[in-house]
Amino acid sequence: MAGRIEDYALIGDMQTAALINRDGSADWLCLPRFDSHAVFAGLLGTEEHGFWRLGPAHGKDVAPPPATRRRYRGDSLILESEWDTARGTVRVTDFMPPRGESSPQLVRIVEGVSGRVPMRSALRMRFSFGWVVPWVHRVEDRTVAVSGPDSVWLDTDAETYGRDLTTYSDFTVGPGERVSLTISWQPSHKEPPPHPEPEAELASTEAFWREWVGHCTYHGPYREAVVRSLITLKALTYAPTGGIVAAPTTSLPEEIGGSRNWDYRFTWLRDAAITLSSLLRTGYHEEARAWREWLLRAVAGDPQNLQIMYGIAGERELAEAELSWLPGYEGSQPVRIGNGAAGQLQLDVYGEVTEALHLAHMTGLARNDHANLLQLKLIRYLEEHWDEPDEGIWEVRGPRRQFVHSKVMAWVAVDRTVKLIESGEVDGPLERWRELRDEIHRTVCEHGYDKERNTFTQSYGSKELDASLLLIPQMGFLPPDDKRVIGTVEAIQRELSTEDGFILRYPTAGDEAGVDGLEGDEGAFLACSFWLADDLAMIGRVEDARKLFEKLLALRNDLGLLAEEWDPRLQRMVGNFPQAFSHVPLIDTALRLTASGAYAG
Ligand SMILES: OC[C@H]1O[C@H](O[C@H]2O[C@H](CO)[C@@H](O)[C@H](O)[C@H]2O)[C@H](O)[C@@H](O)[C@@H]1O
Repeated sequence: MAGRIEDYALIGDMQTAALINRDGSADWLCLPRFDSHAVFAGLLGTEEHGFWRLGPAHGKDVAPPPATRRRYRGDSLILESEWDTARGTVRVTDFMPPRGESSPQLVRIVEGVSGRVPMRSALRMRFSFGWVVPWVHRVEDRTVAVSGPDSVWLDTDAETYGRDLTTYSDFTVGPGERVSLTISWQPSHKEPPPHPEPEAELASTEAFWREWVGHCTYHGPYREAVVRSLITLKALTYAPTGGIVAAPTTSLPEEIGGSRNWDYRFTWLRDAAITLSSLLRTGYHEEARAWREWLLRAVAGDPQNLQIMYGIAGERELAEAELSWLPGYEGSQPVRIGNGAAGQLQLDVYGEVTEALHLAHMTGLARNDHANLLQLKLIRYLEEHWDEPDEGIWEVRGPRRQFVHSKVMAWVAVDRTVKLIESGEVDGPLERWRELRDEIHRTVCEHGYDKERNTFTQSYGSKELDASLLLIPQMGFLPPDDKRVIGTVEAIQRELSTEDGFILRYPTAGDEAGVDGLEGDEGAFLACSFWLADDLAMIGRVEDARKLFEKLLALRNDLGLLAEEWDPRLQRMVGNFPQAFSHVPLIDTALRLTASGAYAG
């Protein structure tokens, strides 16, 4: 059975990722890319849908024991799980070596620590998200599972045997003894992948992460949380192209048992742009440069038809479908692949992309003529369309509206481009765009602000609030001491807080379809809760900001990972996991609080 979302650890090779449960079961793995079909989809179903459990042997009807403790090895993505058993202590080290063109591998090394511990590996591969039972057979000393275009090869120095359409290994380890098990993916029409070298790959994987983390320029009091978030963001970056996935999972529900289940294994311009901003602020220019190249390729030639998200290599076709054979995470149906939001109009992305390009320049990444040209083209589009209703930052599936946040971000796009022209780097209609900037500002303040309640509202003339309005001072639309900003922060804190002080992104309507066009409710949105901490710091309530931030840090699982949302009623994480859109604001708030000197000790 799948664990709680927070029970999972992330390992990955920057092309795909696996989730490992506390009991040593890999319950999620797509091969060879983040957005490929899963070979282990037990996370969204049952053991019948694929898993690989490795841990101390246990009785047939006994639940596999959870690891006694686990951690990442230093600042890396190498997971170490240890079990103290009646027979002794054993450690399993799980990792995926960073790769270039070579085969993706999941490596598991078992090491006896004390006593003699009987171990069991149970490997059940099911291709096409748990739908297809592969043809499993031996090729010399290797076991291979083949299904259509895919083959996965198991290499191990332990004996293997097949039973119940599962490949098992039973072995015992004593102190210092090491047994490795590796699976490698290869297109099924090609020669077998090379034999793995687990110990050498362990050493090079560790060296890779040590070197990468060594570039981090943040040395403040929240370093542990910031570095873990940075490693997580790096793990969500598809190295061959620079595309960044919003999360490595699909359909982890925003409400347990509900239908708010979406596929996040794509590159959203919004999520990627803010990720880039965090990376730039912490010294990671290479990733920023790679993403800018990705953007230029994805949008190439056709910025009028900008999509709000693309595949990790820039693909446009992300048709949404439901996988009827998967029961879903704790019964949360449907399980979806692809994402219909790809066809939406979300005007805010123009602002986020422009802000990211602006920040790249401000933090020393050399300007790029193509990027400048792209920025001008985006504003030309926005000039004609900024006053149209859209689906907004939350990708609502109800009717389009005049979302205030979308207009604020349209203002950001024009403002940063005016600054670019003012810098003399490019030519453009400076006066016309200055006027456009002022017109957007005036319109928002006139139609998006409720004088009686002293708060900005979700859309023009509405009474609803929306946590995206917390970005108004952060984007420089109004200064933090403006009474309308302070009123908005206070109204959001009053009306969108959960009982434990975290923030909903907007009110949902239970059994009715609310503004988002969906039935059901959802948890507190972690990004919005970090934004509140930011705003509290900006309006001078620094101590409140610090307390909220540290409460948010305490929500992270034992490995420092966050999902998209937190269910305050069930006191557990919900939504896709781990989620870039949560880890980015964590970093941003840590930097802001550090700069303000607001930390205990
Ligand atoms: O709430 C409905 C929408 O939920 C998803 O969108 C959310 O995730 C995106 C990726 O992190 C984020 O950019 C967006 O702001 C969030 O609302 C889902 O992808 C949509 O299809 C769905 O309509």
